[in-house]
Amino acid sequence: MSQHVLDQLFQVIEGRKGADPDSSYTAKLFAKGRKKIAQKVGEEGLETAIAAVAETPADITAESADLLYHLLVLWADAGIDPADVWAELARRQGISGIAEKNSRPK
Ligand SMILES: N=c1c2ncn([C@@H]3O[C@H](COP(=O)(O)OP(=O)(O)OP(=O)(O)O)[C@@H](O)[C@H]3O)c2ncn1[C@@H]1O[C@H](COP(=O)(O)O)[C@@H](O)[C@H]1O
Repeated sequence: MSQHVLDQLFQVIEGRKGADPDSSYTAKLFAKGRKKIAQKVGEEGLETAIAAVAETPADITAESADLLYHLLVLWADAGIDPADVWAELARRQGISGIAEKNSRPK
């Protein structure tokens, strides 16, 4: 099976660790550190939400791509393997979000 675009992008992002911040935006984010990366994830999430209520489908698509890119940078910085996120999503398949919430300890 061909590799998912998010896995391909994650490899590119990993390869930017230690690269020149003047020629790579990803390297610039790594150089600025976790707080800056987390801030960008928050900003892009908010921009996606705003696009969802006030902008066009093309804007939602573009903001979603920005959000996913910055989330992958966050995972790379935090040592999170995307495969673990995919596995967690797969584990949840078939479990209703409402049933899961109701099963939590009160
Ligand atoms: N997918 C992306 C991607 N999406 C968004 N961005 C960048 O994210 C930035 C977001 O813009 P903003 O205005 O919010 O941020 P900013 O004003 O530049 O930053 P701050 O002032 O907030 O620090 C822009 O510079 C975009 O170009 C991305 N930069 C890189 N990629 C991918 O990462 C690969 C490697 O990129 P480099 O590391 O730059 O070589 C690229 O080939 C792409 O595949």
